[in-house]
Amino acid sequence: DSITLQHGAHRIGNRTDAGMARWRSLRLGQFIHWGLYAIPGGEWKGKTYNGAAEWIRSWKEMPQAEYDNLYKQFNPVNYQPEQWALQAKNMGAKYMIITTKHHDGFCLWPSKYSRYTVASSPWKKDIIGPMVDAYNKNGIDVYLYFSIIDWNHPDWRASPKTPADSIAYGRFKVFVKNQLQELLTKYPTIKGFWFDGTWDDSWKNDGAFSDELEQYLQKIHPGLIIGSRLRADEKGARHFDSNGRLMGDYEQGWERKLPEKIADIHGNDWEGVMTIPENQWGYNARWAGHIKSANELIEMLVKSTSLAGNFVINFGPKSDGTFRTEEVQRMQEIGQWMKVNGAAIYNGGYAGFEKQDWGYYIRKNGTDSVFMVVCNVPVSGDLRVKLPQQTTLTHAATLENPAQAITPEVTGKNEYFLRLETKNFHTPVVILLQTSRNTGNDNGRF
Ligand SMILES: C[C@@H]1N[C@@H](c2cn(-c3ccccc3)nn2)[C@H](O)[C@@H]1O
Repeated sequence: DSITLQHGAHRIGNRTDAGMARWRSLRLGQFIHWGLYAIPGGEWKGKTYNGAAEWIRSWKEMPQAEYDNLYKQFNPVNYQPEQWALQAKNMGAKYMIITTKHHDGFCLWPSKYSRYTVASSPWKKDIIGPMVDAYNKNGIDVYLYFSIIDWNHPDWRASPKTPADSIAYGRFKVFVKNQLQELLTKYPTIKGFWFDGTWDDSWKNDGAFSDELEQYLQKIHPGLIIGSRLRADEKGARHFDSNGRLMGDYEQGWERKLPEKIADIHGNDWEGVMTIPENQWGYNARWAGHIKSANELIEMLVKSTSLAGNFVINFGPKSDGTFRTEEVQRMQEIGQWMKVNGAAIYNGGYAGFEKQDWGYYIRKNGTDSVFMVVCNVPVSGDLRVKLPQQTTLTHAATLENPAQAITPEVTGKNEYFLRLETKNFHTPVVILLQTSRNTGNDNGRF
């Protein structure tokens, strides 16, 4: 039995409005982490920072005053938002999330509530506006990343200790509200906010404020899509309130990790965000460790779609406004795959079929079309398909061009083997299954 909460979830179950249905259909997003941290790029005075590049200000080898003065060097002379947007479109991304302000507090838009913005840099001009326009022009929705943590703001507190702290933090909350209102006013076409930096006591212990803030933002811009990382309830619970109910429009906890099986998502909309290296969001000159291949990222996208979630791949542009080669390569390779197989991703969702070793099923939402995305071709070449009761297979073909029709072999009740002509694939191959749910003659007829 649940307890009474003033600032817990105000809705049970997923949003059913058109805006959320659109979000749910997009499936592939591009995350961009860009800011002053791209200038050091994970290194400082010949030393390499082992943490995430966008956290370099917190490194003991980085004098904070020196970091805070990097804004005097921000001048991305090669920044071309139209190029960025075209590149994202060619990758097949349908939405983009841009860091307006990361934990360091530097604003990529000329905020009137702070001097720590692009307006004070050699670049002077607004970065965000041209980016929103370029992406929207290319049919890509834009979401604004906003960090509540603001290491630069004198009134920010991780956990207020004294009455003076609480007064300062009270001023900070007004500042946050003003900046968010400003962002909604300046960029009215954005579809939502992607909040971060909400794990500190100051935020966790003020569920009322996060609730009021969300309602304030929804009043200005009805339909805004905001994930579960914003809110805390009055008991300090985050993402899920003290009754276990999701607070927010989708579960926003999948950062550098993905759910394994459908039970892990508890029927909630969700989104996974992923770095190409192990853990670097902002530009890091020296990528170390494992760098994910396009195939790995494609499989994560397919897995996310098969579990009814969105998948967002992160990129960290350099301080001059260009992208590193490896990131350009990933966007191109993923785009080539999406050009042929995007139909299996966009509007894709959970198929409800028993998972097989060769890969993932994805159901085109609301239809009897089910895609098989084959990531592991069995040595036998036999792709086992087991359909639920009352479901028969009426047709199968690959998504290649020209499509390769497949004649399944019936191996049992609602069970088939599908075979591909060749076994040497270098990217996941997609087969479209037309199924029909029938009543009665369940003879596994093909
Ligand atoms: C989306 C990602 N979230 C930010 C982050 C994650 N974390 C973090 C903080 C505590 C534990 C684990 C992760 N700190 N900052 C990263 O800097 C990036 O912006």
